[in-house]
Amino acid sequence: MKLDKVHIQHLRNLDAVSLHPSSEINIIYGANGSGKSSILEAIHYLGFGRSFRTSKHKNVVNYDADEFSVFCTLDTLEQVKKIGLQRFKDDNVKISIDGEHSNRLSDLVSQIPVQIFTPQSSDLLLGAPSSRRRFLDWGLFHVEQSYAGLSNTFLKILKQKNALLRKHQSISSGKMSGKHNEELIREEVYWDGQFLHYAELIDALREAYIESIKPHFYANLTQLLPEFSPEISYYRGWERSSDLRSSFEAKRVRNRSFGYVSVGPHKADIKIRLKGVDAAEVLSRGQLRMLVAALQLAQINHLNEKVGKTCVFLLDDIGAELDLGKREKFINNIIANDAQLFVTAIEKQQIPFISNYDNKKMFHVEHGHVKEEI
Ligand SMILES: Nc1ncnc2c1ncn2[C@@H]1O[C@H](COP(=O)(O)OP(=O)(O)OP(=O)(O)O)[C@@H](O)[C@H]1O
Repeated sequence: MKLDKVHIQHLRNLDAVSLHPSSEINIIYGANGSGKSSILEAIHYLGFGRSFRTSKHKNVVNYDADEFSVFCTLDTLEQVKKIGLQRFKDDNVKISIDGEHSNRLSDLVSQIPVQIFTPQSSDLLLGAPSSRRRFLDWGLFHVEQSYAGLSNTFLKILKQKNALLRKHQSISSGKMSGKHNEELIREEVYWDGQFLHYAELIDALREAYIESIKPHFYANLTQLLPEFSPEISYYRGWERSSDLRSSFEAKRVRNRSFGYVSVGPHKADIKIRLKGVDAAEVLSRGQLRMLVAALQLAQINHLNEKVGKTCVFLLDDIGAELDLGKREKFINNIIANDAQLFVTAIEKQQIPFISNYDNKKMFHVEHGHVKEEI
């Protein structure tokens, strides 16, 4: 799966940029503020329908424009697809896939598996569990056809459950009459059954997924962080010693008083420990970034092995906190998985080993203009 042509318009300082990238390595270099990360941001929009820098799409639109657009030609080996996205300042979105128009981001996000690694990537381990659940979901979404549907259904059920629990709260606090209690309990029995059913399906897939990426993760660590042997484990969102139904029952009174479900896959997490201690507590920022790199590479190793898919890998600011040896190992691993790499750097000298690769292109960015180096 390779991006063959990319056209970007009115995205930040990129007015009208056309790239014909290499199927292997693309180096995008230029001074601070020239627009390098904005090129990655544009490709990120094709993979996720959103930016990796802001949740406010309107700030990504060029100051003087009402919309930005990103179009690409995607070569999937079986077919060539034309994919495009337009984002408007009023928050509207238009997707087009081979001439078919839609405004549903879900139509877009299954098309191109995109991974991104930035100087902030250590946040995956330092931040809230929700970012690690997103990591899990990305992996499953691209390898298990049923996962996106299961996960959407589960989220709808969770919303219903929480709404019912808030009604219980209102009854207990006297804001709502207790005469609805019986009806509420009948509804609750139905939604509890649905919740448990979908929760267990999602949990089984997530547990199996972590088991599948584990060997890749450990193998990548021997290259990227050989001095440590961290252990990765999956926390399903309820106590290990108990099944979900029992945990759920044990928390029923608490859930009613708090107005939300406190156990289940929406509380899942990935734990990485060194001699029993959370890795985020002991490793340096650079070491944490290597840990994240090993995890992301494990995802693309697995994606390739399980469903034969390759991904587009965005590597922003390669010079930040990665020593030369690590840069080379990281890039070698990405390329070994047949991913298409887009890497940004202030100067191309930050990637001196690039001469080892034949299939590469260099793009120089200056004030939002991009020139391919011949
Ligand atoms: N909505 C916008 N409209 C126009 N220009 C913008 C907008 N948002 C940001 N910019 C400018 O566009 C440029 C985008 O820079 P970008 O972050 O892509 O640079 P970069 O080359 O990656 O820089 P660095 O090396 O410092 O990370 C900056 O000069 C920024 O001030």
